[in-house]
Amino acid sequence: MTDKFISIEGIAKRYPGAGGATTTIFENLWLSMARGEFCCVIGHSGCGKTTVLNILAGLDAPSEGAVIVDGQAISGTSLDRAVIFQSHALLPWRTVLGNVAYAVSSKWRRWDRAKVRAHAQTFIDLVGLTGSEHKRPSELSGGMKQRVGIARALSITPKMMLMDEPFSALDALTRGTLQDEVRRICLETGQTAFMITHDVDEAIYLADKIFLMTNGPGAVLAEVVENPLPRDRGRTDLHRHPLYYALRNHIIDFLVTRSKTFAAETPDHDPRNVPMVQIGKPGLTIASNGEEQRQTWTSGTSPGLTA
Ligand SMILES: Nc1ncnc2c1ncn2[C@@H]1O[C@H](COP(=O)(O)OP(=O)(O)OP(=O)(O)O)[C@@H](O)[C@H]1O
Repeated sequence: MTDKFISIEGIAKRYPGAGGATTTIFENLWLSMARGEFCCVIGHSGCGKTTVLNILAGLDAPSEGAVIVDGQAISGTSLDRAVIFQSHALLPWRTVLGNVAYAVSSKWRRWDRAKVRAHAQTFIDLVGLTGSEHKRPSELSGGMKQRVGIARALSITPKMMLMDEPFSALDALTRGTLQDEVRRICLETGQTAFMITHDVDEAIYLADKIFLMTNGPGAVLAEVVENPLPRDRGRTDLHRHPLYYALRNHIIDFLVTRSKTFAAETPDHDPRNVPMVQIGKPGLTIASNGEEQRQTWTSGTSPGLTA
């Protein structure tokens, strides 16, 4: 049975368009995440990934539908749901410690200064910023600023971490290091994470599940791809896993072709029972309601599954 710790239930987002028309970015979107799961969402620009993340964060409201977190419908923002932005969003006049401590004291308003600082320091240490506590954002590199954002998000011990392309502005080396740290921290703390990325390898390294969205407007969640790689995977030997290329090809094939043709080729797609693709088990999918299904793939569309 699926543990629906986070459940997106039939949400839509519409905007008024020119001449009284309405633009539907997506509608009838259903997805769920289990506690402790790391999920990445992949889809082309404009399909609505950030909109979904903002709705999960409570920064935006859906035009229809609801988001249930731990059994409760959300309304507005909450310290239970921390967001890590690409642009850091740090307070420039505060130090590293000040930025993290500010979040801590917002959550635990009765804590005294010493307790707030000690708690903040634990998370500054966790992200490897020990020694930089008294620097201001202007004195930090991009990677260090992003670490402060991660420390700040984790310090409030949220139920969920929401990340909008958190590493895309970083150089490859820093990105790799931070991916390792975020993965380690999420595994150690049992954090539930929802991350937007355009980087297929990042999704394969980090995610337990990968949500594939078709192109917008009118985007749909086409598939949920289960990552067949072991949870204790390492970055350097990822590509040696026998299913790595099948998984990678499947996602890339979706982005290159099926994200555009999905609606025409899959008229019977049921948004409430999005296929769960299990790479390495050709043709076998488990619908999100737990029922086994046989999926018919169009010839040549899914080299990963037929390899
Ligand atoms: N306030 C708004 N008014 C009208 N349209 C909007 C508004 N905000 C977003 N949109 C539209 O909604 C669509 C989805 O935007 P969103 O930022 O969620 O996409 P995305 O998949 O995250 O894209 P990217 O990968 O480029 O960040 C876009 O077409 C965008 O133009």
